[in-house]
Amino acid sequence: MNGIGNEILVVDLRGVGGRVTPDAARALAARAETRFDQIMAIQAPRMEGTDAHIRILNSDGSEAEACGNGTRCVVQALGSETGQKSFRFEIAGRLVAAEEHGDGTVSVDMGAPLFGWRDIPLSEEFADTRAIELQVGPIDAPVLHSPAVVSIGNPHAVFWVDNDVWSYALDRFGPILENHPLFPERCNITIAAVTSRNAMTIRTWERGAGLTRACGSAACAAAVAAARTRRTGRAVEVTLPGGRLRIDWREVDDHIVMTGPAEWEWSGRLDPATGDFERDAPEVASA
Ligand SMILES: N[C@H](CCC[C@H](N)C(=O)O)C(=O)O
Repeated sequence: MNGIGNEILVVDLRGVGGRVTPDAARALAARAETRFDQIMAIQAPRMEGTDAHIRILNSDGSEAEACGNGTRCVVQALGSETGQKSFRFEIAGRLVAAEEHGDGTVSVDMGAPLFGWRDIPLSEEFADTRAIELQVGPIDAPVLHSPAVVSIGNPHAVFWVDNDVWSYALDRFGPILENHPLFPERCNITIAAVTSRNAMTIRTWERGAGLTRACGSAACAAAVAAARTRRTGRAVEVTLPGGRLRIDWREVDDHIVMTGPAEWEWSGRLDPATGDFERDAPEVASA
């Protein structure tokens, strides 16, 4: 499946047990026909009142604590089996509620953002995480600097630019910043251009996945960081390379609600231990 171009493998392990191993993830990511940005591994529920426990793996085999685009894909996949429209998932110790609307779009309550330096986490103290000292490019003329940092369950740094987000060599700066010692758990790196009080455009270099066509949690991070620095209001339309998401940072409970589409591509079966894969014949898949 995909969430506005963010390539997602939805793997249903309910009833079969087992875990998708990092080696299996890397093997699947290395093959053109199964390459992905994230795996959403659906396991039997552990928490009272939840439909499933979901583990998220990046294409480098590392685990992630949030995946907005992937969660929308899971909702659509499970909903197409039973007609259920509202779901509650346990994801990295957080309770994530989501619902599919009549038009096929899905809203996900991504929870409340965290802003403390230890929550991001950062390796040293910063009192004001709305803009921290971090830059790339020549000391006297940095290309990107003073990012906002925020946790959506996973770590994000958001750099502000006032021109075309495509005019930055994110493929070069991304890995340097992702692995910067300031981020003990690495970091998702986003370039954001605010275009109005309720709109922005972003591009993201994802932790453990690299350049992707969309990153839902990064859209949440950028929207919250923009509102926090008075660049926008709390309801923003975010344009990503693969499409658009609507982000509402609710006043009443500080939760972030992300709304957008999800799309089915093909189905198959795989061995979660090795990544051995077999694609369903098309007629089966369309059933
Ligand atoms: N693409 C995902 C984010 C994955 C985050 C992962 N790159 C990490 O935090 O390690 C999304 O739509 O939210």
